[in-house]
Amino acid sequence: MKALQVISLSKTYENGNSFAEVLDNINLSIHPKEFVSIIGSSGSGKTTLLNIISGLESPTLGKVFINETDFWELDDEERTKFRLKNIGFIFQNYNLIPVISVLENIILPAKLDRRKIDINEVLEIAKILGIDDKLYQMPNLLSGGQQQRVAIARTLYTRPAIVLADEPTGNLDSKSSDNVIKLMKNMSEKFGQTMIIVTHDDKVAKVADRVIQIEDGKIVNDGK
Ligand SMILES: Nc1ncnc2c1ncn2[C@@H]1O[C@H](COP(=O)(O)OP(=O)(O)OP(=O)(O)O)[C@@H](O)[C@H]1O
Repeated sequence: MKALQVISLSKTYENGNSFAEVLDNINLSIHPKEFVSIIGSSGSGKTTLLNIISGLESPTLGKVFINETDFWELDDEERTKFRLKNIGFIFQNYNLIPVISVLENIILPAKLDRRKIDINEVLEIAKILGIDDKLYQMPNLLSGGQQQRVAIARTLYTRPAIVLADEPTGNLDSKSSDNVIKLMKNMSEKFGQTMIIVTHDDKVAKVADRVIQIEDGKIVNDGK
């Protein structure tokens, strides 16, 4: 079984009369529990690939299978439900809900999924990320790096089969980013989660099972 399979995926943006081919015939397969990092120059198409895998943007051509489900063949409602159950996304902008506390933000997706909340587990994750003293604050009172760690805690606590992260350590100091990487690696080993991380951070690439390199919308090295 594959956690993710991308087949002949292309993405072209059309602006008036001009076309930009941002992804060109991407083929990729990733196994459950793999900890994969995606690297490449700025503008090479990394975020676009992640957005298509996560359902935020549609492909121009090609297919995405997630846990053997043909993701883009689902209708909008099915795709939303499927995403909620299977995919976690750590965005570059944190998408925290401003009117509820940090704790409520972290546990919201699990609550929506009707999971019993284990407060000790939330605390354990928050401690490792150094935000355990912020749980009862509102997110907008936190620094950018702290908000980023709340978003990471939320995704990890939700425990989706696949975690997609776009520069999760981009806004963090070196100690916090070490902790984030270690935590993601541990969670992946403990719960069998597949982690796919777009990064410019050498440290992430170093602990990854596999490093995939994209240039000009093409995979130039699939790390195998
Ligand atoms: N909506 C859009 N319309 C037109 N072009 C776009 C659109 N979104 C992205 N692009 C272009 O697609 C290319 C790839 O962008 P993408 O954000 O995927 O790159 P990236 O590798 O993630 O870059 P970075 O490392 O800087 O975040 C860029 O040249 C960008 O300008």
